[in-house]
Amino acid sequence: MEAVRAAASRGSAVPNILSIAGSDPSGGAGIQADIKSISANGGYALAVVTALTAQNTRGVTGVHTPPIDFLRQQLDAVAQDIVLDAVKIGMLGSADVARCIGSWLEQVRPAVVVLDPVMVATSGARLLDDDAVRAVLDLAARASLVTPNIPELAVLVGAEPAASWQEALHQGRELAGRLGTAVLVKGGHLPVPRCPDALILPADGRGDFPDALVFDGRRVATMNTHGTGCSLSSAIATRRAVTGDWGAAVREAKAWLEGALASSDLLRVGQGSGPVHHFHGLPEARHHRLFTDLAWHDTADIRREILDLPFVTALTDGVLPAADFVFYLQQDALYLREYSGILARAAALAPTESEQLFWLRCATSCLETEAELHRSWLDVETGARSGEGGPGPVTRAYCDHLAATSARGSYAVLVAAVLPCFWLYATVGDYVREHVLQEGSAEQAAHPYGAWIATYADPAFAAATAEARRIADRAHREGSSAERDAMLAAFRWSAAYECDFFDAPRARRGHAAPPQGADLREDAVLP
Ligand SMILES: Nc1ncnc2c1ncn2[C@@H]1O[C@H](COP(=O)(O)OP(=O)(O)OP(=O)(O)O)[C@@H](O)[C@H]1O
Ligand SMILES: Cc1ncc(COP(=O)(O)O)c(N)n1
Repeated sequence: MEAVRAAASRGSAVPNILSIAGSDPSGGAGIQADIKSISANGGYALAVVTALTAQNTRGVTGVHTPPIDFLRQQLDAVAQDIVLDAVKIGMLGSADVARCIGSWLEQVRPAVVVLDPVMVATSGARLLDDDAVRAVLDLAARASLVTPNIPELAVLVGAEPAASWQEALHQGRELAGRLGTAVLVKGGHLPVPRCPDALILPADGRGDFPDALVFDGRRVATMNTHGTGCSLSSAIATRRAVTGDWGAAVREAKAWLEGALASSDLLRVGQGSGPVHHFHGLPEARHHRLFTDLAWHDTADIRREILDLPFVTALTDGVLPAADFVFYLQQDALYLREYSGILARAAALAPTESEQLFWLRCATSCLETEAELHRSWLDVETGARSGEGGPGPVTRAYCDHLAATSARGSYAVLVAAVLPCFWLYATVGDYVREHVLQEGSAEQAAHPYGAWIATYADPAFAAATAEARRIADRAHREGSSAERDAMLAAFRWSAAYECDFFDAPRARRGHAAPPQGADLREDAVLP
């Protein structure tokens, strides 16, 4: 055994991670999830089965526990031959199983032991005997890290399940103190909008842990949370073996799990709480994703930049200088005239009559509705003439990008290039309306741009945006690999031009003198 320990501490490029857990034949939790999680996170997975369950995404219908001697035989077989860089322990089922693993740990003393104290499945089935909690606590005291969910944490400290994040942290500290083992408090079961986890140090500071760390995370809107605890604990064990650092291990494992949850709807597994997509990071998995998901994800930085632009902030606050607003409308009118022609080109390339008609309707509406609206705002509200001054550099560059894309002749890529004008415009509109205006409120009536902002709410425009997205997703599904890449690049370019377009009223001051006229002063807002 000494030889084994010495070899394990040397580590390797691909660490050996042993999962000791129950079998879930539906593949989402237990040993099956662990093997996928370990593999996806860069480890070599070994598996010793504690119990066999009969279960699917809807529930557990049976549990069979093989003789304890045979469990020990499996554990000895792997430990006597293979260097174990980390061990993850999941479903135990009974006190006997917990005690068997405890005595094996005592002998082998692996460098890293992560215990996920599985008690109740997501579906509600019990996966641990009532009298086994004491044995689980004894085993937990031998682990480096314990990862209970909220109900499991409560059972381990003998309290009611925490109702708040603060209460959960309190219970986590209590457990870490009692066991002398680090505890990962998981926020998944709490009714809070985010999904935080926290690494709590043992009270006596034992172990090689850094300071207590909180890892914030977004809550992914999905039913597919079967096996998240199994997958997370295996990923942490693996990343700890790779990085040698607990903080990095939890951070990396959590980010990976968030991606696996976000991609879970690409899988079609069962009718209940489905599994996460463990291999969402593989290039092949990207090809299964909707174009709109990929493009949205790829341009998150640009969207953030747009919503933080002084133009958008000032528009929202009602303090946008009139000259900036007029410049924006003038450029928009010029842009829409060219954009309409690009949409007509999309109609010419469209493979079906319905898509042809859709783009033609959009092209027409661009000229008739939007441009007319802008012309009346420019003429009536401000006295300025539409198109005055000609296109600015951003308008010119954006239109040239669209014209060049249409000239290359790929319908799919052109659809991707025209989409941000629909989608980002709608997003900015939703954001501004949400942040300033209650429909028909006194604030809207008093807001200098209230009536104009209200036009963003046009349901026909929202429907056209949804249809353009659907067309882009279909074109992406049917496109070649090169075309798919070009679609993403074209979308990103257009998104970047959208950002520049909103910023152009401010940026132009670096290029040209501001427009003259009493009602177009930089500091004036529209009446
Ligand atoms: N909807 C979600 N979106 C993002 N992260 C989530 C979501 N649900 C759970 N998580 C994360 O998944 C991990 C497991 O948390 P959870 O509290 O669900 O554990 P668990 O109940 O042990 O899992 P299991 O479902 O396997 O029993 C945590 O990192 C948690 O923050
Ligand atoms: C074999 C086995 N191990 C663990 C779980 C817990 O996972 P979940 O709470 O997501 O059902 C499970 N259902 N089955």
